Amino acid sequence: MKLTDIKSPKDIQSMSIKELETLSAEIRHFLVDSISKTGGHLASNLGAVELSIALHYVFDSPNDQFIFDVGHQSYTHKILTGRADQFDTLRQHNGLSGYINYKESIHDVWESGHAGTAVSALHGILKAKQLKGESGTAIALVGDGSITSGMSFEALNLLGSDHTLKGIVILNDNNMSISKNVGALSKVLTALRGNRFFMKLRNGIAKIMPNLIARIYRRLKRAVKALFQSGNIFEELGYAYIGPIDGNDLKTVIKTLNQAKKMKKSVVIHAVTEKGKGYEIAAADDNGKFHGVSSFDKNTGAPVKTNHNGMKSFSEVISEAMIHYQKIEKTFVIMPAMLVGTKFEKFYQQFPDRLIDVGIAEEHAATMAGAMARNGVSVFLPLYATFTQRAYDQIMNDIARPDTKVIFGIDRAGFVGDDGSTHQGLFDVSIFHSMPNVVITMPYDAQEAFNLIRYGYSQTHPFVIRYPRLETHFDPANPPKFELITPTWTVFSEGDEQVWISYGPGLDLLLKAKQAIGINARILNARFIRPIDEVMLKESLELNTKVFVYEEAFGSGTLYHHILEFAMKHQFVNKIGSMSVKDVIHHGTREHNQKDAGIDLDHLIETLKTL
Ligand SMILES: Cc1ncc(C[n+]2csc(CCOP(=O)(O)OP(=O)(O)O)c2C)c(N)n1
Ligand SMILES: CC(=O)[C@@H](O)[C@H](O)COP(=O)(O)O
Ligand SMILES: [Mg+2]
Repeated sequence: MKLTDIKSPKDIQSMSIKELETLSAEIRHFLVDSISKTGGHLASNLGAVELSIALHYVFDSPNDQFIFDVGHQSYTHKILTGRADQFDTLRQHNGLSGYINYKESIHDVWESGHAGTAVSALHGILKAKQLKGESGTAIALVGDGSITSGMSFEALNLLGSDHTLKGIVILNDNNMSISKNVGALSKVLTALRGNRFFMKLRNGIAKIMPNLIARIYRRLKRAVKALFQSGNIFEELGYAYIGPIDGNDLKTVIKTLNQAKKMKKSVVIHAVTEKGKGYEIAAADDNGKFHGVSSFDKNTGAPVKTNHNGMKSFSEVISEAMIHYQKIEKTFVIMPAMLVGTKFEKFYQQFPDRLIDVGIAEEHAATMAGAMARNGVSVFLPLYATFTQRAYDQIMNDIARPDTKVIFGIDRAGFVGDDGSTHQGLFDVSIFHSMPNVVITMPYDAQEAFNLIRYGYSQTHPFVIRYPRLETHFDPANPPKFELITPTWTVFSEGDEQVWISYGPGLDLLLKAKQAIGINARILNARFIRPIDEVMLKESLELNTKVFVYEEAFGSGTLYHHILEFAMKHQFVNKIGSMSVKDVIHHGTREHNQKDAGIDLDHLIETLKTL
C-alpha cells in the first residue's frame, strides 16, 4: 500500500505484524526523503514510528485520543491519518503544520508546541470524558526530555492519585532532549533502562561476549538496585509501570499497549527508542543537530548550502558577545534546554563551569537565576521568546518585583516563520512591560548587540536584550568592541516631515517605506523599548507632525502605548498611528508571517501614505 493511499487509521488496522513492519520501514524512508527537502523535526520522528503505528493499530482514534507532547514527533500520526500527500508542504504557508493542528484533522486533539503539557491534557481529557459519560480513553506520548518539565511532574502527581481515572502515559525514552538529556530523573531512567538488559538476559536474548562481562555485571547490579532497592518512581506515584520495552519493536509495543488497555489503573509504559533510527547519520548524532533541520543532502546529512556572505544569526552574535564579555566579567549562563538553538555550544566548550543546562525547566531557570543574582553572581538567562511565557510568574515574582539584576537573552523574538503559532515570539514585549523594573532592549545590528550587553551588565535592573530569528553582518574574526552607551534612542534616518519609530528589524522596513514613499521622515531607533527616551521623544513630538510606531510584537501594552501615554501626559496633540500584530499567526516564511499579520512592507507603505 502506498502511504498516500492511507486515508484513515482503519486502513492499517487489518494488517499483519509483518505488513506493519514493512510499513514502518516505508514511513522512515518517506520521512527522510521528505524532510530532506522541506526541513522539519527529523530525528524525533524517526524514533517514534513504531509507537505511532502501534497507537493507531491498538486504539481507535479519535474516540481514543492521542496526545503528543510538544507535537514535533507527530509526523507518522499525520501519515496514518491521511496526510502523507501533504508532506511536500510541511511547515510552509497554508501547508501542513509541523505540529498537531486542530484545523488539520479530527485526529489532532491536543495542540501544544510547548513541552510538558501532555500529562495535564491527558488528565483533562479523561476528566471531561468521565463527566460527560463519554466512551474512549486517552494516551499521552511524552519524551524523556519533556517528562522532566515541572508541568509533567505536577500532572503525574495528580493523575496518579486519581483512582477514578485511568490514563496511559507512553514515556518515549531516547535519552535525548534536543541535546543529551540532563538531571537526576534522566539518571533514574538510565537505571531503569538497565532493567531491559536484565530482562533480555533472563529471556536468553542477549548475546554475552566475554570482554563485556565486567560491564554487564556493573549494569546488572545497577538494574537490580533500581528494581528492588530504590523502588520505581512511577509506581510510587501510583501508576502501574510496564517496561522498559523496546519501543522500536512493533510486536512488543503492540503487545504492551494491548496489555495496558486491559489494565484498570493508570499506567506508564517506559519505551526505549532510538532518536534518528533508520537514518544512520541522525542516529549517530548526539549533539542535537538532527532534531530540527533545514533541507539537507540525504547522502551526507549536510545542510543544503545557502550563501551567508558574512552574515551570522543573532543567536551566534549574542553567544559570541558573551564569550568576549568574559574578559570583562565572569558570567554564569542558565540554559533551559536550548544550547543548540541559542548557539551556546562554543561558550560551553570554552567555559564548561560557567553554563548549566537545566533541561526543559524555564520556571526553575528563572527562579534559580534570581537567586544566583541575589547572591552576587552575574547571570545570563537565554530564553526563546515563546518559552519565556512558561516562566511568567517566576520572572515576575522572583526577578522583576525585587528588581534583581538578571540579564535575559530573549532569542527568536518576533516572527519565527515555519514553527508557526505556538512558537511565535510576539508576546515578550507585552510580558516584560507588564512587570516592574525591567529594562527592555533590542539591538539593530551586531555592534548594538555588543553595546547593549555591556550596558546591561553595567546597570542594576533586570535587563532584557531581545533578538530576532534573523541574520546580521558579523565577522567572528573581527568582532565589534564593547562601546559604552547611555540608555537613549538614536536617529536611524534624519528627517522632519514625520516621525517614525521602531526597533530591531522594524527599522529596515521603515527605511524601505521611506524610500518608497518619499516622505522625509525621521526614523528613530527605540533600542531601549523601555524606558523610552523621553528627551528624544519630546524633541520629536515638538516637530508637531505625525508620529508612527511599528512593532513586530503583539500590540498590547507595548512601545506604542507608552509613547501615547507620554504624549497625552505632556499634552501633545500629534496624531500617533501604529502597526503591530493583532492575531494568532501561523506557519510560513517570515514574509508570510508579516503579510498574515498585516504588517508587511506593502501594507506599511499604504498605511503611511494615508496616515
Ligand atoms: C517549554 C518548552 N521549552 C523548550 C522547548 C523546545 N523543545 C522542543 S522539543 C525539545 C526536546 C524534547 O525532548 P523529548 O521530550 O525527549 O523529545 P524527543 O525530541 O527526544 O523525542 C525541546 C527542548 C519546548 N518546545 N517547550
Ligand atoms: C520542537 C521545538 O520546540 C524546537 O525544536 C523548535 O522547533 C526549535 O526552533 P528553532 O529551529 O528556531 O531552534
Ligand atoms: Mg527524548
